[in-house]
Amino acid sequence: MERVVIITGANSGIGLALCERLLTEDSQLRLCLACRNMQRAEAARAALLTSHSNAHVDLLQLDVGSVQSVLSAAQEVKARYNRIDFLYLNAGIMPNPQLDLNAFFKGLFSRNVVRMFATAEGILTQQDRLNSDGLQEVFATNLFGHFLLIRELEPLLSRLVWTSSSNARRSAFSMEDMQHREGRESYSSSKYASDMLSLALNRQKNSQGLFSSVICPGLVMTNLTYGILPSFFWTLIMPVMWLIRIFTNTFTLTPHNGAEALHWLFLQNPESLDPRAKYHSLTSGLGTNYTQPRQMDIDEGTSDVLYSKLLELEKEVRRKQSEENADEEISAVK
Ligand SMILES: NC(=O)C1=CN([C@@H]2O[C@H](COP(=O)(O)OP(=O)(O)OC[C@H]3O[C@@H](n4cnc5c(N)ncnc54)[C@H](OP(=O)(O)O)[C@@H]3O)[C@@H](O)[C@H]2O)C=CC1
Ligand SMILES: CC(C)CCC[C@@H](C)[C@H]1CC[C@H]2C3=C(CC[C@]12C)[C@@]1(C)CCC(=O)[C@@H](C)[C@@H]1CC3
Repeated sequence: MERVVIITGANSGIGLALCERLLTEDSQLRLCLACRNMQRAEAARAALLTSHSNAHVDLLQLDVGSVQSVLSAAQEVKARYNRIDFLYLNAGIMPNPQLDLNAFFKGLFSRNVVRMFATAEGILTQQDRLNSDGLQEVFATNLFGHFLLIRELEPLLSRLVWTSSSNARRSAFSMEDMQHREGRESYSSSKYASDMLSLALNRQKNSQGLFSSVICPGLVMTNLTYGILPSFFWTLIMPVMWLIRIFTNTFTLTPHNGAEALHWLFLQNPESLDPRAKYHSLTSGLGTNYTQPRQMDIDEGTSDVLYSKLLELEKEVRRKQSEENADEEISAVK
């Protein structure tokens, strides 16, 4: 039977590499690239068809950072497919990243150096902003838009896979400020929230046949990471990065390697997976890819609270959205 797989943020980086890998795995797959920019989506589709000429590749316009776009895209999905085997929640942003060079050099000579290179803990901040729905952009894109999509498509879903990060950190997240309006670690906060949401979804929905997992792709050179430092700097340090990779398995570096755990999960029986584990894509010094589960620093109670708070926010944004739609209809009639 033809399996249906939807991947958000599929036009570049890890998402696009995953598409390649899945089509190689199963040529009968119906792959749906859910992207905000249709030109980039078309280009990705063309690239996939070059290497897999008979593949079934659909496109879906979806801006996960916009409530209206998520609701319309979900309608479209329901009209097109009557079942979704895998939904990969991969789209993500890290806007205006700032690397604290002082902390970085201090970290280089500390006991935490390996951890720093694996997680960027203590050396990376971001500047977030409000989007047109009045939500924090990173929260809306990395977490809430995906949550809304899941809520809309729930009856069709069976497997969810989140592209989280080892940058997810408990101390960056606050339940009183789940959108991270106050701090400067919105990325870390949103990824920690996705880890908790995945656990909560497993607790609420496993009995109905819906399973959720989270992965970390390691450090991968993509548009997201290229945004952290000026491009000439990356060119300069690239040999050093490949050297570091010999000593640390988290420097996966290529999108293909980064997609390892996403691909691996595609092949697993969901009942065999640990809902409290994050599945890491790792690459050995000799270049061998493998997937390793590591326990997440999350607890069930807090995850359930987050889930309830997201449901409340969902109600609020839906109410606001229908008021706006009604206003638009009235002004169209006038
Ligand atoms: N690279 C790394 O080292 C790591 C990455 N990750 C995570 O991996 C995921 C993929 O990122 P990566 O491949 O690295 O980076 P890319 O920037 O290459 O890919 C991100 C994808 O998300 C899409 N996207 C961003 N915002 C939206 C939106 N509002 N609606 C729909 N699509 C959107 C982008 O589309 P567009 O082209 O239009 O911008 C792009 O296709 C992210 O969730 C990231 O946080 C996690 C850990 C490490
Ligand atoms: C000067 C140098 C030789 C190297 C500079 C390295 C830093 C720019 C990197 C060190 C750790 C990296 C890292 C990420 C970005 C680039 C670094 C800060 C991530 C935050 C990228 C996105 C993620 O989600 C994380 C898993 C990465 C963790 C490590």
